[in-house]
Amino acid sequence: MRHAYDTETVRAAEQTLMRELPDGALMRRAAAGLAVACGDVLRRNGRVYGSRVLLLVGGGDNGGDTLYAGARLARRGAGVRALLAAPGKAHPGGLAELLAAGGAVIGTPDGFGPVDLVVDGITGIGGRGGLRPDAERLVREATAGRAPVVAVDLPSGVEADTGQVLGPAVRADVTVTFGTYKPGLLIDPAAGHAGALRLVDIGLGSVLPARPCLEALQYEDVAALLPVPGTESDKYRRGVVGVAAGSRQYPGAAVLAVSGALHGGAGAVRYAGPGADAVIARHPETLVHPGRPAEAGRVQAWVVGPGLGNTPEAVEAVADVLAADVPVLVDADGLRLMDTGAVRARDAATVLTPHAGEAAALLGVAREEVEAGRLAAVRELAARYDATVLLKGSTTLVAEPGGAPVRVNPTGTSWLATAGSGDVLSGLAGSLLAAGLAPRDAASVGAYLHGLAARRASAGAPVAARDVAARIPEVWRDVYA
Ligand SMILES: NC(=O)C1=CN([C@@H]2O[C@H](COP(=O)(O)OP(=O)(O)OC[C@H]3O[C@@H](n4cnc5c(N)ncnc54)[C@H](O)[C@@H]3O)[C@@H](O)[C@H]2O)[C@@H](O)CC1
Ligand SMILES: [K+]
Repeated sequence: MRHAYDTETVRAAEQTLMRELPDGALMRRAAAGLAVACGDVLRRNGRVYGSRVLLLVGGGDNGGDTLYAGARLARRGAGVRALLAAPGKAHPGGLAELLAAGGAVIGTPDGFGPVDLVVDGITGIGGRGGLRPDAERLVREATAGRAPVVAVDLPSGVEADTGQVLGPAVRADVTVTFGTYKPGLLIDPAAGHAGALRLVDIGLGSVLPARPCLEALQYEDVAALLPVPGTESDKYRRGVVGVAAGSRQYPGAAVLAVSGALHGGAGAVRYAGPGADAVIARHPETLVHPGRPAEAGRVQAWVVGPGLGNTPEAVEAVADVLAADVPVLVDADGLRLMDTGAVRARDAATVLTPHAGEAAALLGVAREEVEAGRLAAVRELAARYDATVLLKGSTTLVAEPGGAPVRVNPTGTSWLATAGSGDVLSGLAGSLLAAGLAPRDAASVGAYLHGLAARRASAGAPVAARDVAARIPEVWRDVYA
């Protein structure tokens, strides 16, 4: 599990630790880890000795880390030059150490010739807003030669706590972050600027609060959470998931939701709605009922919404499902038809799976506002509906009311935006609910498997939803193997 803490918490933890350590010790620890990471990048194309390294140095401690790390590289024989984004404010200790090690300050990258590495030490957790014009110009000049870029703590210019990119920002190949991940390193679009992440332990673990603000499942977490497939021969013991989806207008959504449900670990899928013929034609193993969900027999969880349309039967199906005393997942048209009071009155778990547009409608705000503040939006929805909320996007987020860490899905891809892929996800997550996973786990494991399956199916291009569904079993086997 990758944990992330907001910058205010990180700063407080760093201050606490600094009080117990000699001056500058934390910065030197950070710089040592940064120098090792830079050495690894340099060694990809040769050696540290004789390589040419360009430091972009800001006026705060982020610049300090960079100068001390530059001094270490210079002592190992690299040619190191510093460009100061805030002349006169550069960290004096770091600057002295760089010069003593044979490094130098230059005014422009011209004259230093082609470099092997650029180190972005302009701003870390003290950065506010996109890069200022002078800093942006420095970055543009320094990165014109296409050398690899290592960002220090964060790519300068991104919002560390929200993942937003409000102005010009560095695009790094690697981000070396200190003590803990920050939300902006895990949430798009900022995460897209960070490149590969390397975490340097500077001893913060002992002073950070137990509960992070954000966490991202890793392979091993998913393997531990997945219900063991096939151990209970009695498929009904593995839970039956009900799917109330589709309409005469959109029978396809029912087929896709059922295809996701069939791969989610539930023992059986029970379909209720007008798409029964289309469903049984594609998935003959489905238990189908042409009537309303309330007449469809027992299930351990319901999925309601994909392709329902807004017919009277649709309204009835949503009401039936919300009245059922089992965990339910509401998606797509179900989100539009559901009654807030009915959702909040439920005892059993409720999972809502809006995309940004549906979240905006539920919150009564513009879609751009949701896209600009995804973390705040998903938390607000979870509180307002007292439900687990999965906010789809190139970084899917899962929030619960009551302040549990928000889950960030690390396997998302923008290619998932194709029609119907949400139907597959809702069936998959609902099936994991029926198989007994807690709501937050069912939603985040569902998103994880769904994202992996999309990556397999797409090979870099938009992917058809049915191809995503088809890849889920192999992804499951790999995670579980
Ligand atoms: N506090 C600590 O104990 C430690 C801090 N460390 C480093 O210190 C960093 C935090 O240092 P600071 O609090 O000094 O802040 P930063 O160094 O991150 O940034 C502050 C500097 O950036 C400038 N700045 C702010 N926004 C800008 C923008 N949009 N464009 C251009 N310049 C901008 C400010 O004027 C100031 O000079 C961390 O990210 C990390 O790299 C590490 O050494 C670990 C220990
Ligand atoms: K930086």
